[in-house]
Amino acid sequence: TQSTRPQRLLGAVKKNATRGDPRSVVKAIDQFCRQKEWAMNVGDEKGCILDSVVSELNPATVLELGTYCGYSTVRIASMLPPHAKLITLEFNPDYAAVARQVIAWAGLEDKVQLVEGASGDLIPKMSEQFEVETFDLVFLDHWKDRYLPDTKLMEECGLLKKGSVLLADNVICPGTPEYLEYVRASPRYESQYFRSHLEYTKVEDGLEKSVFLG
Ligand SMILES: O=C(NCCCCc1cc2ccncc2s1)c1cc(-c2ccc(F)cc2)cc(O)c1O
Ligand SMILES: [Mg+2]
Repeated sequence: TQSTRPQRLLGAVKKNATRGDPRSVVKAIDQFCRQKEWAMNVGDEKGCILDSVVSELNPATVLELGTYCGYSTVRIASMLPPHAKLITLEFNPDYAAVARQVIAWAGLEDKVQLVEGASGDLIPKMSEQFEVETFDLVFLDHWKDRYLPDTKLMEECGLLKKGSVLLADNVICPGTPEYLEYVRASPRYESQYFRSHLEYTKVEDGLEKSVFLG
């Protein structure tokens, strides 16, 4: 049977990256996506912005919505302090299966908990099922029309505290207009747009960083 793009991406990681070396995994994926096949990873340009937000925040608890092949999972987890935890949600079981292997290849399985399911179902169960009170950082990279409802859900479930940071991918392309309008207009958030490009292209895209003010 034909392989899928995520499976081919995983093959490139196993072929070109060193086990236990997260930076080589990130490099191998970026090379595959530039030279062989485009894939919807946050990519190297926006990835540098993601890195700077993570290193500045030094989060102890991170929630990622949308794992895909685990590229941003590896980028974030490789920068976390020793006892920090990253929970990442993926809806598509085929993506999840590839992501688990990419995360393992990077040697980061102890820092990452990949949970399969829909964000709308899992977010209300976070505190009880995953023993987490609040998240210091949330990286939104899943269905673009779920960014706003899931943000409201996280507020309602008490998963955000004063200082929690929401970092949203693709706010221009494919675009998340309702989410942008909400976080930019709400007195409960301090928002900042980081202009960049859609991964591996010259198309404009960017990340929106929104600090929850409590
Ligand atoms: O759809 C994108 N990303 C979400 C995939 C949906 C996966 C989900 C995960 C999950 C977890 C929990 N609950 C529900 C869900 S749904 C996406 C698309 C493009 C793009 C841009 C230009 C194009 F021409 C074509 C694609 C670029 C990107 O960076 C993306 O992130
Ligand atoms: Mg994205």
